[in-house]
Amino acid sequence: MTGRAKTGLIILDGAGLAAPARGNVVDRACMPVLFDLFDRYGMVPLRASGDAVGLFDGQAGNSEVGHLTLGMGRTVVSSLVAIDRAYRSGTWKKSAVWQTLRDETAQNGRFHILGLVSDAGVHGHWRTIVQGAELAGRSGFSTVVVHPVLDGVDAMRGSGPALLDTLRQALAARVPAARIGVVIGRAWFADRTGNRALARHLVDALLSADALPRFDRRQLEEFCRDKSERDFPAHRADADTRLTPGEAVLVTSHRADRAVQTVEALAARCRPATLTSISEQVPAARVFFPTRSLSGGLAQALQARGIALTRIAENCKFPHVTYFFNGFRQSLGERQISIPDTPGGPETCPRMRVDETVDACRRVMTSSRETGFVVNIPNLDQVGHSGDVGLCRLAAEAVDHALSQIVAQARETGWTLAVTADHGNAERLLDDQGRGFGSHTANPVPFTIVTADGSRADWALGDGGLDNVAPTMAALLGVDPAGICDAPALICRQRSLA
Ligand SMILES: O=C(O)[C@@H](CO)OP(=O)(O)O
Ligand SMILES: [Mn+2]
Repeated sequence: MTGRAKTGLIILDGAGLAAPARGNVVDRACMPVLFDLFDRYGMVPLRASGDAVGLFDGQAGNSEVGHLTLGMGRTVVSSLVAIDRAYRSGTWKKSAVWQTLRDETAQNGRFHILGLVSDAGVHGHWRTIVQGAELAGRSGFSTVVVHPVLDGVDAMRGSGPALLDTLRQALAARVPAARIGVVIGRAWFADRTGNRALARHLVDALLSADALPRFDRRQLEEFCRDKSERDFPAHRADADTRLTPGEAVLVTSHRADRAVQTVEALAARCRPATLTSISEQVPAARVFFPTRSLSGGLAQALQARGIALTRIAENCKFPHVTYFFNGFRQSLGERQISIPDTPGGPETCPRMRVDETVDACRRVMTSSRETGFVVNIPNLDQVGHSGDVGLCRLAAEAVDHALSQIVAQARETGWTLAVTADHGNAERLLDDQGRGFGSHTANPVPFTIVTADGSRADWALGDGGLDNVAPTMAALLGVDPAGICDAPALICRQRSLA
């Protein structure tokens, strides 16, 4: 490879590729700067879903596996797939954690499961709840109480009542003794803005379930007519299902970033168990599948050569460019710039904190000490979850303008930029019936390289998936990718860099 170019990796979160349509804001009209870059420098679509990122075949991508694959330069089996395999092979059943939970549980105590009833598998899956309930029954708990958390973000908005039916039917068939306890929207379960009162409210609801209003499926359906089930307040389904502090409770999130507050609020009142490592407040003896830091990958290989990639993201995507990108390591010693969340949430301000993000990129590119950076621009995904085309248009325009500012700075200070995304979202904001669709997609994502001097690229870009981005970054930074990743770089017929 040729000499080292200072290089930034720009991850346009949720920017998938799809044919022009009313519900697609990742298009030339909303994002002329991005599409001009594609015209000038070439663009290849990258696989970013299903088995290309370690998920089930055909499963829509998400930011955890997207950033993990981008950073590691290889496909890593996702936690959800690993848990499903462990259930099928019997290793989950054999886990010593069951015995720990039995020993810790008060006599005649019950087993509770709190988890997202989703069919998207981004943070949780209804199947995992059923599997956990079945194994709890088999490991000697005579009563299992399931507390379903309604999704409406990753799962199609409004699908909550039908997903609850699916859960009930599967439990009736496989765990007849299971009961349904508190039904509540994910707004209280999955906050990651630091509003701990939400999780405390959820835990209070579990501990005092008998005092909650009765759950009524028709009322939930009614609620979903004009709101997302994400915001459905706590109700109690079956009688006598409240959690008492001496009882076992398993939280069935497989991803670390959104369940932390809930797990920690539970840990303050009882002894929760988790599937993966979510909080240090849960000892290893109560974690079924402890998360192991991965070796290798782009950042670690660069670190060994004295190169660090500065990370920049708004708080909502900060674990993505650090913990996930680094293969489940909070830090590899790099500089990390975290930008506070937008007050009021992305839907009240589709620009989010993009100006601060651009400023951070500028500071990096004007510093003589910096060699590379990774930035996440979250708007297309975070606003994309609303399924609101008008709002997403504003988000797309803000992202496109930010891109023009970052490219201008890169040109001025001689930086090369690789631009891609982690998964699709904003390219499909309406479903086939024209209803708002706020979920991730299985579509490919774009990849392009913007040269430092603005000259047309004298290489071609090959086909690939997100795993090919790390070796490409290595090549741009002047490091032989062969020793870093199995996947090849996307640059073909390279003659010179920058
Ligand atoms: O916001 C999140 O946590 C998920 C959606 O639930 O999105 P992403 O995978 O893009 O972070
Ligand atoms: Mn998302």
